[in-house]
Amino acid sequence: MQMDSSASPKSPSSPKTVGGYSFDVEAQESSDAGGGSPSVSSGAVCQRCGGQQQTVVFRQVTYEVRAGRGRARRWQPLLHDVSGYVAPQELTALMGPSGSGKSTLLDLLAGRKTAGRLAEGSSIRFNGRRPTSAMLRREVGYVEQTESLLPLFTPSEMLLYTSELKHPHTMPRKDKLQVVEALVDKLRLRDCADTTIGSSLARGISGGEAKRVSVGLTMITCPAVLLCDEPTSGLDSWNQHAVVEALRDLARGGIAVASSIHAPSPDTFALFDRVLILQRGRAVYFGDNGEACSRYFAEQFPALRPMRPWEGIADYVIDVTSSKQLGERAASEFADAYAASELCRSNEAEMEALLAAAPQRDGNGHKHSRARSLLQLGGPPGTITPWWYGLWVLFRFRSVRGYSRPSWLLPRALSPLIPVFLLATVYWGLGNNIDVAHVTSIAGVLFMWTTSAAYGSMGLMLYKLCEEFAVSLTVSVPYAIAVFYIVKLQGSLALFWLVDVVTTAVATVLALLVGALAPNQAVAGMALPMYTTSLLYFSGFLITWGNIPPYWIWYSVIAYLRYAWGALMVNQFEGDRNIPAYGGVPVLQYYDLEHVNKWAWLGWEALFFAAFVAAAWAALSLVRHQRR
Ligand SMILES: Nc1ncnc2c1ncn2[C@@H]1O[C@H](COP(=O)(O)OP(=O)(O)OP(=O)(O)O)[C@@H](O)[C@H]1O
Repeated sequence: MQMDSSASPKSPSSPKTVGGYSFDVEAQESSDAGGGSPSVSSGAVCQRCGGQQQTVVFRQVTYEVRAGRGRARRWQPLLHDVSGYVAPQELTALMGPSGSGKSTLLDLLAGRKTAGRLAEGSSIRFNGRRPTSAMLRREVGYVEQTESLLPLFTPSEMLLYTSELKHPHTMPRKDKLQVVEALVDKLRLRDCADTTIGSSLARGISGGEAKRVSVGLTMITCPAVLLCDEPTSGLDSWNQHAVVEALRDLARGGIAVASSIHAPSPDTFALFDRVLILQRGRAVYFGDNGEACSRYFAEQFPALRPMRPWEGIADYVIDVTSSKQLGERAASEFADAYAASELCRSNEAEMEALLAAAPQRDGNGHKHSRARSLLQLGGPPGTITPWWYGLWVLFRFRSVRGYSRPSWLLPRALSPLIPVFLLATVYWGLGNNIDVAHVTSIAGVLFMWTTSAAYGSMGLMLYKLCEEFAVSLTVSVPYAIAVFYIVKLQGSLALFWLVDVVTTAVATVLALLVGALAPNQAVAGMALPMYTTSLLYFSGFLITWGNIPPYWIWYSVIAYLRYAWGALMVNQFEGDRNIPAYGGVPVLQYYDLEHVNKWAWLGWEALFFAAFVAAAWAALSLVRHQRR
């Protein structure tokens, strides 16, 4: 295996610089021309963004999780003594049968593991340094098996949207656009750049194109290390090739790329520079791809069946090392043989050299120039844009997209018609009929008005809450006017409308809070209606204040619907309209609302909104449900 720790990366003759990013076409072309195994360079500068390249060296990685129950519970290793490296300018394949530990290793390198432990002696180093979580956020891009693209967007829009969110808001828009344009070219997405991404229900770009868009989203911030978990799964061989080709091009630009892959075609497999083969959590081969790989197996295991003429190296190696082919062989035979091999020793020596050559200073004598250059962008990607700018981007891209689609807008705009229709037809003209017999009906109208707002946001996806609220706010005006005048309600129309707006806002943020706190969708789907239904009992209408048991009074005090409905009741029945009812007791006294200031109660409800916003903010920042 070739290793030249002093060599510089393939130097571009004239890299094209775009908003701080440069894309090196020549390096890619020279490597396409068959320059052999790429050299490993330490301390070199990434040709794309001018940041420092990263070499990831992992040695004797043993990772264990708790398995079993009760007394049988013990630590079970998922990876055992796995060593290797991912070097800049190289594309490394992670291969092995299903369950061999490929995703586990990628997760460990990316710092995404939340469960289990690394055994003593395991080490993962980025340019010789133990990675911190901030460094991993900055330096590592991770492409998941399943992509989460927005179906109404085109690849260009998706990339620009991400660019807007992940770059500092002070970066000029034309630079962000140029970054996107350069990625579109680099990932060969030009032909589909303006085609809708689509979904399983509405056909859009191809699966391979979608994968390349996902890679592009990760590359927006120019990470030095790109890790991909089976980016070609579910793709035909043509699309598989296109995705791996794109990864190889990114690697040639200076990025260290590792990708797990299943059964690539020979042509596609040939794009990889280096291969790590895992079997049952142990390495059975780490070395150059191609001839070197097949030669290793032929020399180490002469008794193995020969490669068939139609077989690619990848298929052959996985076939002969996978457990079903082992027959009487011990499952660990390949791993033991590799651990004792000359190849393993030479890899160890290479890793030692890589760690020794790890750059502490860049060419200008500055420590960790990449870290610094990214900090100049405003900090780690998660916090790079202020919240108000993020919200603005969200509205600019997603809301405008949704609002212009009748299939998105109409159900949202028309769904409040149902409660409005019910209220209007059941209580037509009742509101100005100040009659004892109608007091409960009118109190019921007002109760229905608040509860329909409280339930309105229940089924919403979290990321859509903001744009949904904007629609609710707009459509609530005509609906509030319609109900107010058709039912002939009394008091202030403004208060009647504002109660609806604030209740919708509180319910929306509440949905966000419950979504952030609930460990999964099922719990959220149960908790939210249960909580809102419980509020109905304690808001003063179904059980009057005097009948609430003393030990539940506190719950009534914090039931936000109580303030909404109370304000509407006072609006309706204050002054002359506070007629004697229910055994001669005036309406507002009966409901314990006689001293209530309706605007103050609206204010209290608004305070609930502020409190829920703060709680949702904290929950979204602090609560992590992902377990890997
Ligand atoms: N948290 C965990 N607890 C227990 N077992 C786990 C855990 N995570 C992974 N495993 C097990 O570890 C093994 C390796 O899993 P991993 O997902 O890394 O395999 P893989 O090689 O990526 O498989 P595939 O190719 O099917 O995606 C599997 O047997 C899996 O069931």
